[in-house]
Amino acid sequence: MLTPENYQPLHLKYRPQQFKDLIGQELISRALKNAIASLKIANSYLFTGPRGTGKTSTARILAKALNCKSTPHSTTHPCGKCPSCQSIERGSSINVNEIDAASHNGVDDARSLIEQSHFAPIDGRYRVFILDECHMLTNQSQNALLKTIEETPPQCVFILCTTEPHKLLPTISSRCQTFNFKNTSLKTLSQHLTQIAQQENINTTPDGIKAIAVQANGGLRDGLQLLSGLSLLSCEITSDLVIKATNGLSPQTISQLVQKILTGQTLDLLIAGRELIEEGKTPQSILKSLTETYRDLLLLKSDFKCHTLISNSSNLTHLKQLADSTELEILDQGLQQLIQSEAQLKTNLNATVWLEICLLKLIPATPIFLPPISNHNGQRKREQQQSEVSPSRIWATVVEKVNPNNRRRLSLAALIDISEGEAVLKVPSTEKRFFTKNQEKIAYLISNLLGYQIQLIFKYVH
Ligand SMILES: Nc1ncnc2c1ncn2[C@@H]1O[C@H](COP(=O)(O)OP(=O)(O)OP(=O)(O)O)[C@@H](O)[C@H]1O
Ligand SMILES: [Zn+2]
Repeated sequence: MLTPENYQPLHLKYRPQQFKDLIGQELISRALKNAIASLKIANSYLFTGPRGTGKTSTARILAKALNCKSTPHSTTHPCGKCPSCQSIERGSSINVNEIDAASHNGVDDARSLIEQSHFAPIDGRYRVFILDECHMLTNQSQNALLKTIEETPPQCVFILCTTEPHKLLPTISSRCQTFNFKNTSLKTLSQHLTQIAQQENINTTPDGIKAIAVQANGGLRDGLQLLSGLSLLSCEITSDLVIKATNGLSPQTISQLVQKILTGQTLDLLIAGRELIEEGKTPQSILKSLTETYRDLLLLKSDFKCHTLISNSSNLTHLKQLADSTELEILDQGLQQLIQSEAQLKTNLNATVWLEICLLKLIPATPIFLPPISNHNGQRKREQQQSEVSPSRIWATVVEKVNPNNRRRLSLAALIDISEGEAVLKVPSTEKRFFTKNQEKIAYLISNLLGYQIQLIFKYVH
């Protein structure tokens, strides 16, 4: 029966207990098992890699494997039941010390560690020191540990774990046998989450699982924690629910935003950006979703077969239309811009303004033209553009027409309000009324107003 005492969140309940349970780290498992089987145990190991990919779990499995009492020697299959395995799992083993290097980072802590490492294991085979977050050790304490790590006392193994190996002194890393843990693929992560959801009777849709996996960004712990939290809502876990719970952007919202960027609807774009911020979305999450969508567009543009790889497949038709209408170069530059902006946003105090600047920078010099969408009968959903525009509000991009091969977008898109018999051009600096609904005539009048010949590209009839 479930009681408050025995409740465990999923990421702890499903901590790998054996090398075979480690997901996505097959080469590391194989290397460590071979090392145990051939008694080639290194003095010190360095486990590096993104958070929640199995470094600490592997360190514990290795510690159990070295000390398991179910066999006379170290084993590649620790039993998990003997007193040694169980005490290691509980964190109460005398022979295995798990140390949080972030809070024990001083030189005195290092000296105490060196002292302890000289004691022989008690009723076991190896003394194992697991140093989590080892990059937090001060330089002085890293220097103090150098000699011990290189030549550990007999039957003593150091396992250093870190997400930030570049912060370690090179003299430390070069003295350890290093294993790089990698992020788990979207597919593997989805499979693992599906399996656990089934075991736990959690009601999920395949899209919901995929959305969790996307959020987890390759980290198994993050994926399981999110699944754990969402299961408490006691309803079907769909992608919409995941998006809502993580304050993310729905696929429709984000592809509409991208459409506004690519078609150069500056004003609409800025308004949409502001609305998202007002709804509580962070500039970081908006940029992250935009980056993912640009990546999806690039994949679709390269080869439609890639649609199985895209992170956001629920509105594939719209994305495909955007990809088809946009030059590869525009998408490529946009992605570069987004990556740069994501990095700059971290150091910028006024993130909202920075987001707006980034959105503006993303607008291509020549915005794309989207043909009207066909409905399922193959008929045009929207009316073909006619010379006379119907009374409505339309967006138009003003394109300077120097010569047919040399067009460039003027500074900002224009909003034209067409109502009974008149059109009002609204660009940020000016508002002008025209008493006509004829497209060519409006273009001619705006040309006169601006002082050079332009062409209007009418885009959306709302
Ligand atoms: N490779 C993996 N296979 C199966 N489960 C995993 C794996 N990696 C992480 N997990 C899940 O995530 C939880 C946390 O993993 P672990 O503490 O080993 O990650 P870590 O890499 O040490 O993370 P951190 O760098 O944040 O300390 C595990 O209990 C398990 O549920
Ligand atoms: Zn055991």
